[in-house]
Amino acid sequence: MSDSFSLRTEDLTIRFGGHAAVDGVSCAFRPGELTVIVGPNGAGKTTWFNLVSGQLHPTAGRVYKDGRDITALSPSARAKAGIGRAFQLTNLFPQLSVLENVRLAVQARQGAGPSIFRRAAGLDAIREEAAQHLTSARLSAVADYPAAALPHGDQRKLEVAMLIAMQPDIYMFDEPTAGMSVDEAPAILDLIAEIKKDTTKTVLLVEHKMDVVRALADRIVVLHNGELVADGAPDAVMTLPIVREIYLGVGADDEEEVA
Ligand SMILES: Nc1ncnc2c1ncn2[C@@H]1O[C@H](COP(=O)(O)OP(=O)(O)OP(=O)(O)O)[C@@H](O)[C@H]1O
Repeated sequence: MSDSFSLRTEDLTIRFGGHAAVDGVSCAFRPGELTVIVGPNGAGKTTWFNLVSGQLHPTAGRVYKDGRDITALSPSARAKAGIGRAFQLTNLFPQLSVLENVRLAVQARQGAGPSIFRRAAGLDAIREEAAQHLTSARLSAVADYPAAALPHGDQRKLEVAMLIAMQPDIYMFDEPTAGMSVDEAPAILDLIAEIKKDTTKTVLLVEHKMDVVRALADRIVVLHNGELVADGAPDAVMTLPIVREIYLGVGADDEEEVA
């Protein structure tokens, strides 16, 4: 089966004991679209992400990538299928240099593990591409540092640079600027804005910060008690009674958080 959606979840449900953390969520995403997933704490946003990237398997429902049913695939098989999720620092190789980390991501994409048989020209090209990703992430100055030596904000940027090097079709970010200083956050948001310019990519972003939602969202999906309660263009969704109810008194100020 094939469809025009890069990603689709159909009646996706997971129950923990009697509690449905994600409850019958059906939604579909196209390339060239950045969707922000919002909802109060405990709404099921991260759990829905886990169901899409394969960390959790659903009690019921399906996940489709480009029309292919990937519900039974492992997280690594889903990554190979083009679902790229930024995990907070767990993907880094702390003892390797910043450049080496990105170089390995480029090589992983090419399906080429380190090999003494690789031709020098190929290695140069990989290194050059890795250096370009570092430039985009504004990390060139620390290219030779071990990843472990970077400040937290730079490690998060490195992880996004590695994700970009993998060139997934679907990018998933769960509160990418959480725990970052006001100085550090814009670099990550710029990287996401850059990804969004590529109309072949689908971007999903769980985000609480209203200014980020306003700056980046083409579309907003609202989860509440595990259910999808609203889905549409940002201006329309933010004025819906149910969303105003969820965020009562919140959101008038750009600095405020949605939840
Ligand atoms: N492994 C688990 N076992 C039991 N309950 C779980 C598990 N994972 C999530 N839950 C529950 O599922 C619900 C949804 O949690 P989830 O973390 O997805 O919410 P969220 O919208 O991401 O919230 P937040 O904004 O606080 O991160 C919560 O009630 C949570 O306690």
